[in-house]
Amino acid sequence: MSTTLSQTKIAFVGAGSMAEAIIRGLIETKVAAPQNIYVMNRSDQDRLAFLRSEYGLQATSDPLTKETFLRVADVVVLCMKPKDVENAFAELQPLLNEQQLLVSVIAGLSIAKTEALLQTNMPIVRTMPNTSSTIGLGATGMSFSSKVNATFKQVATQMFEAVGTVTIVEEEKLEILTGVSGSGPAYVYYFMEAMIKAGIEGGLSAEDAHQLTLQTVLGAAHMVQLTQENPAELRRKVTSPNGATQASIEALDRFQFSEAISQAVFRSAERAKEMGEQIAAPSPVVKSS
Ligand SMILES: NC(=O)C1=CN([C@@H]2O[C@H](COP(=O)(O)OP(=O)(O)OC[C@H]3O[C@@H](n4cnc5c(N)ncnc54)[C@H](O)[C@@H]3O)[C@@H](O)[C@H]2O)C=CC1
Ligand SMILES: O=C(O)[C@@H]1CCC=N1
Repeated sequence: MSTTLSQTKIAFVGAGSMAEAIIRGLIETKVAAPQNIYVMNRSDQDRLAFLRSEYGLQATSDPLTKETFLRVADVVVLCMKPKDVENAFAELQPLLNEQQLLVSVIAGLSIAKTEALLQTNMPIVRTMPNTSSTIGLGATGMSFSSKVNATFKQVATQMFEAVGTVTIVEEEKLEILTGVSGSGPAYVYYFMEAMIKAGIEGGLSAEDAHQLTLQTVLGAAHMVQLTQENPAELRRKVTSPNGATQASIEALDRFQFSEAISQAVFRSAERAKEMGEQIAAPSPVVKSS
C-alpha cells in the first residue's frame, strides 16, 4: 500500500453524518481520490445516490457489491451506531483480512472488544472525531492497537488530519476525550442557544442576537488560538473589577456553571463506556472434541 492516501482504497461501513464528514474532508483536501472511496449502508438508496452525486465516490447497499468493496479496500472505516454493531460485524467478519487497516469511530467500543467480536488480529485504530470535521475543523482523538505499524499510523493520522487536528492518546483516555471534544460541539451550541434566547428576551432582534452570539464565540475561540493565552487569563481581561462581567460571572457561579460543564463531560465519558459495554460480548467459541 502507498504511504500517501492518493492510491489507498478506503471503504466506509455506514453512510451517516460521521462518514460524510470524513469523506468530505478527504476529498476537499485531495488527500484521497473519490474513485478510491467506497461507502455502504443497510438500505437507504437516496442517501447513497446523494453521496455518489455530491462526491463522485462509489456507494452501495447491495450485498455482493459490498463484498467486493470490502475485499479490495486497504482501509475499512466502521461508521455505524453502537446499536448496529452486532449485525454489521456479523456481516463484516468473514470479509476482512489482516493486511487491511480497521479504523473505528464507534463511541465506547474498545479495541479488545472489536478484536473479539470480529475474531481478528488485524491492526485497529480507535478514533473519536467530532462533527466539526465536516468543515475541516474537527478534533479527533486516536489510539492504536499493538498491531498498527508505522505506515498504518501515518495513514490514519493523515486521514483525520484532512478534517482537523489529531490527538493521540492511550486508549483508556478516549472516553474522557469523548466527553471533551466528541460531545463538546453540543455544549457550545447549547451555550449559544441560551445566549441567543436571553438576548431576545432582553429585547434584541432574533437576527442580532444570533449574529452577536456567533461572532462572540468565534472571536473568543480565535483569541485563545491566536494569543495562546490561557482562557482564564483572557477571561480576567474582560472582567473589570466590580463591573458588569464580574457580576455576570458571579451569577454563573451561583448556578454552578463550572460544575455543570464538568458533570456533562464526565457523564458523556460514562455513557460512551456504557454504550460500548452494552454491545453484546462475543459468544465463547465451543470447541468440538
Ligand atoms: N455524530 C457525532 O458527533 C459522532 C459520532 N461518532 C460515532 O460515529 C458513529 C456513526 O455516527 P453517525 O454518523 O452520527 O450515525 P448515523 O446514524 O448518521 O449513520 C450511521 C450509518 O450506519 C449505517 N448502518 C447501520 N447498520 C449498518 C450495517 N449493518 N451495515 C452497514 N451500514 C450500517 C446506517 O445506514 C447509517 O448510514 C457512531 O458509532 C458514533 O458513536 C463519533 C464521534 C462523533
Ligand atoms: O453522542 C454520541 O454518542 C456521539 C459520540 C460523541 C458525539 N456523538
